[in-house]
Amino acid sequence: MALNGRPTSPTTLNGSISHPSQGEARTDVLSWDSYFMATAFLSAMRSKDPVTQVGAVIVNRQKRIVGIGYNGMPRGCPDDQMPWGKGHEDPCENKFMYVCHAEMNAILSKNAADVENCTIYVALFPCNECAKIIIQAGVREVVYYSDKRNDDPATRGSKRMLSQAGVQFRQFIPPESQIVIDFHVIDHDSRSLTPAQ
Ligand SMILES: O=c1ccn([C@H]2C[C@H](O)[C@@H](COP(=O)(O)O)O2)c(=O)[nH]1
Ligand SMILES: [Zn+2]
Repeated sequence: MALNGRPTSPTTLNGSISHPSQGEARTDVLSWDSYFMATAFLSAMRSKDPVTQVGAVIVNRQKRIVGIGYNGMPRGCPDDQMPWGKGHEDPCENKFMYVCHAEMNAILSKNAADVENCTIYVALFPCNECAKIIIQAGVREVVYYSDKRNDDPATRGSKRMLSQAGVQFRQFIPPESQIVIDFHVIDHDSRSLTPAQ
């Protein structure tokens, strides 16, 4: 998985190769923000939307994930029988009529009593409809990665509502250029490795 971010080296999911001194705890672990944002991106990989895949993760004050979702068709509406395009003149033949947004799915999938005072991590700045749901659910903070639609009315309206409602929002700037899950490395038995040169 790669976040289209800025700086330096990839973070690789393997302790013994990148951290040869085995007597000490690793220190360069994923930050909480990277961890939750990467989880949102991983969730987005489940989306069937051919154009834009969005993931969202809701985290409570104890840093527990209490909801997760991605954009997709409503339950019981088969992906292969619903429209995924957006150029049809009949709105009922476009995906927008049907797709449930990642934020809504994350909130509705909550495994806690509520999401009051939680933080939502999202790949893309939430639209106005999602902002309404976020506000009404009591979410306190939005951490987003992409703001590429900042000129869209849906984004401008969203920011207006979130600001008025006192929901904080901040952009996630990734400290690593990539977060890589390398299954080949994971399957290596680290106990037999000598420290990397
Ligand atoms: O807040 C949002 C905004 C959009 N989405 C989803 C809805 C659609 O499936 C795509 C957007 O499709 P485009 O073709 O790129 O317009 O993203 C969301 O989940 N949350
Ligand atoms: Zn939305």
